[in-house]
Amino acid sequence: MPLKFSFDMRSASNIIEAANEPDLDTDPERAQYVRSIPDALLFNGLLMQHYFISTKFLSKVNDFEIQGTDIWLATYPKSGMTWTAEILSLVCNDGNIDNVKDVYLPKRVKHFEMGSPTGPTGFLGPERLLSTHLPATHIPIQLKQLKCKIIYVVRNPKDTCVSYYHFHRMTSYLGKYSGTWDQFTKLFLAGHLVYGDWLSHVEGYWRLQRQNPRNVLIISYEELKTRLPETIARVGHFVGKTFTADVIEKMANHCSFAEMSANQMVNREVSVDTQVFDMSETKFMRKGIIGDWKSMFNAKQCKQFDDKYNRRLEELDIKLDYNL
Ligand SMILES: Nc1ncnc2c1ncn2[C@@H]1O[C@H](COP(=O)(O)OS(=O)(=O)O)[C@@H](OP(=O)(O)O)[C@H]1O
Repeated sequence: MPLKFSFDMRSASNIIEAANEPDLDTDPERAQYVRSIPDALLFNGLLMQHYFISTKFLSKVNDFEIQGTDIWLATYPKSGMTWTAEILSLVCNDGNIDNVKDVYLPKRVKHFEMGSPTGPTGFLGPERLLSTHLPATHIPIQLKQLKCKIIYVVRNPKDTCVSYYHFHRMTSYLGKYSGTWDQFTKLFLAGHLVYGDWLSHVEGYWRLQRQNPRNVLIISYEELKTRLPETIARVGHFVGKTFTADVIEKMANHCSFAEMSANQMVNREVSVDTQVFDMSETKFMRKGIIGDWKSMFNAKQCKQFDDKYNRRLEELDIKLDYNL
């Protein structure tokens, strides 16, 4: 049964159907990719999937009112959003695992782009926890003005690309990608994938962090992986919470890959329809490692990524591990 989409473009002048973009056919590889995403849209030029996105809401993103107590989590796709959302939710529940363990993660941390035409509602805690993959250029104006705290998670681009490739293959709203890995790396490098260019995404939040370091925390997937207890403590400190070593250890254990992979509140295994996520291909909680890129990249692709990203990351003083 095909997935159903409904387009309502009447009030969405900043949104167009991506397949109708006038210049699309000047780049056949991009055109093929864009057309493989069911009803893909361009939101102020940003390519987005349309499955769980309300175009009515998207057209009013700038009007979304930020509350000073909001805590936002932003990442490029496949950079550790689920992981950090679980950590954040736990931290905001004072490390009390019983409070979170039976509540579906997307109910605790609301994905901004997902849901009703009025935007996310039904927050559980005193502070609203929200997540987004939107780049800093596309978030609500009051969020750009840093009226609340943002945690940004960055993952090395090679592992991000591998994870995104597998995610594309299993996900119907991303067209169950059937192109080659080499084509996918080219789309990633050119910034053509859904949610756009990886480096611009990182740079956008890096700039916000420079503007107001008190309200923007940047952490990396690799720090989570190699120093989970310390990184949980940093997240806690950032949102004004301190924990004993014992509580930190319990949180770290709850948020380990093994625990989260088996946790139905986060692993999407029963909560998401198999038509949407085909886990016979690959799991949502797939490998959870640093360095999986070595299983996919050839020397040429490796050089292309190094040439494109390394110097700029050095200039930004963003250090990412590529090996464990
Ligand atoms: N606890 C824990 N430990 C280590 N790794 C973890 C953990 N939780 C999620 N992951 C891995 O994060 C990748 C998914 O990233 P996102 O959650 O950002 O994906 S999404 O964009 O929100 O769909 C995806 O990475 P890959 O395994 O490389 O595909 C997940 O496996």
